[in-house]
Amino acid sequence: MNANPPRTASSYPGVAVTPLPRGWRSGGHGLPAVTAPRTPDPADPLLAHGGGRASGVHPGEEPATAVRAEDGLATGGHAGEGPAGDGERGEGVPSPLVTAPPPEPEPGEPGPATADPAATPQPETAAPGDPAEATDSREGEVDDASVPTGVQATPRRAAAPGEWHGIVLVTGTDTEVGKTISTAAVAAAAQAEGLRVAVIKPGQTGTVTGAPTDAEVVTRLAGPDTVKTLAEYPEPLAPLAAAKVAELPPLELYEVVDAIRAEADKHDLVLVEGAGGLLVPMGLRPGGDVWTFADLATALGASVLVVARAGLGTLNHTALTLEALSRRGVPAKVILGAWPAEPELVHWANLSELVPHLVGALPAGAGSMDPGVFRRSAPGWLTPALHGVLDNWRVWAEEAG
Ligand SMILES: Nc1ncnc2c1ncn2[C@@H]1O[C@H](COP(=O)(O)OP(=O)(O)OP(=O)(O)O)[C@@H](O)[C@H]1O
Ligand SMILES: C[C@H](N)[C@H](N)CCCCCC(=O)O
Ligand SMILES: [Mg+2]
Repeated sequence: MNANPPRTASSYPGVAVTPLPRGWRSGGHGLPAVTAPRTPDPADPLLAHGGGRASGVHPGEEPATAVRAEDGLATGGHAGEGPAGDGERGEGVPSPLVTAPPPEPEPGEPGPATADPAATPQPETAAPGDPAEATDSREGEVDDASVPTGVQATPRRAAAPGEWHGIVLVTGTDTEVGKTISTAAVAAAAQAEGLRVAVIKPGQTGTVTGAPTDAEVVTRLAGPDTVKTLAEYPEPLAPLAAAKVAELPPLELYEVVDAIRAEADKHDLVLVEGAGGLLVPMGLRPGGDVWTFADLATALGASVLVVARAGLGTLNHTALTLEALSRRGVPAKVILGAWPAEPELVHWANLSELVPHLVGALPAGAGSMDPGVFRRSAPGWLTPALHGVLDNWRVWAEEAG
C-alpha cells in the first residue's frame, strides 16, 4: 500500500483551503522567515569571507532593519487560513528576507533605458582576467581594508526592497538546480515587459565537457539584449579551483563588480548567475583572499534569487542559503527550478513550506521547450515581482498539480 498517495494541490497546506493534517504546522518553520533577522556583525567571519570587507550595510544606515516583503503575492497563508498576513506569520511580523534596504539611486541617476528590439543577443566571452573587460573599480582607493564598508558598493541603479530591477544575482542551493533555466525565464519575462536585460556569467566552468555554456542556453531560450561570460575554465569545478588547475587567472572580485556595473549602466535588469551555490569559491581578491558569490552580492548591494529543488532535501538546503543571505543583510527570494510533472507528497509539502519565499516555479522540462514557447510561458511561472503574472500559488498549484 502506498503510504504517500498522490494528492491534489487542494489537499495541501499553504496552497489550500482545507484543514491541515493532524499535527502539521505549515508555513516555513525551520526556514529563516520565522526567525528574527540577524544584525550583520562586522566581526562575523561569514561576513568577510577570506578576510574581505563586510558590506551590504551602508555608512550611516541601520543595518538589517527588517521590513515586510512586498511581492504582490496573495499567498504565504496556511492551510485553513487566508492569504499571506494571516496566521502565525501575520501582519506586522517582519520577514528577514527583506532586510537592509538597498541604497537609494544616486542623484542624477538616469532612468531606465528604453528597450531596443533591434539589439541582437550575442554571448560574449572575455579571457579570464582580461583587463579590457573590466576596469578596476578600486581606482583611487587607498587600501582595501581601510575602505569604509559599502562606500564603493553602491550599485548604479538600485532596486527598492521587493523590486527586482537593476542588478539581481541568481544563486542556487546547489549546482544543477536550474539556475540557468530560471535566469532565462526571468530574462524572458522582463524582456516581454519591455525591459532591457543583460545576463552575466562571471565564471563558466566545465567547457571541456562540450555541453552548451550557460550563456548559450540563456541566449537560445530568452535572447536577452546582452549575454556575457567573463571567464571560462575547462574543468567542471568551482571557478577558483578550475582556474588553479588550468593555471589561468582567477576571477578578481572588483573586476567582476565593474563588469556588472558597466552593464547596469546600459540595461534595466542585469541578471548575474553564480556557479553552484552561494559560498562556492569564485576567485581571489586583489590581496589574494578568496571571494564567494555572497561577497559579490554584498559588494554590489544586490538582491539575490535562490533557485531551489522541489524534492526531498530542499528545505534544509534552502534554509541554509537563506540564512547565509539574511545574516549578510541581503534580500532574497526563492524560485523552484523544476516543478515535476507528477508531483508527489514531498513536493506539495515542500511547496507549502516555501511559498512565503517563492517568486517563481518552473516546470521540469522548461529547458527543453521551443524558445518561442519558453518566452511566452515564462511570465506564467513568475510572480509580478519578477515581471511575471503568477499572483496566486493556490491557483498555480491546482494547474500544476
Ligand atoms: N526547468 C527545467 N527544465 C529542463 N531542464 C532543466 C530544468 N531545470 C534544470 N534542468 C536541467 O538540469 C540541469 C541543470 O540545470 P542548470 O544548467 O540550469 O543548472 P545550474 O543550476 O545552472 O547549474 P550550474 O551550477 O552548473 O550553473 C541541466 O541539464 C538542465 O537542462
Ligand atoms: C561544473 C558545474 N556545473 C558548476 N558550473 C560548478 C559547480 C561548483 C560546485 C562546487 C561545490 O559546491 O562543490
Ligand atoms: Mg547554470
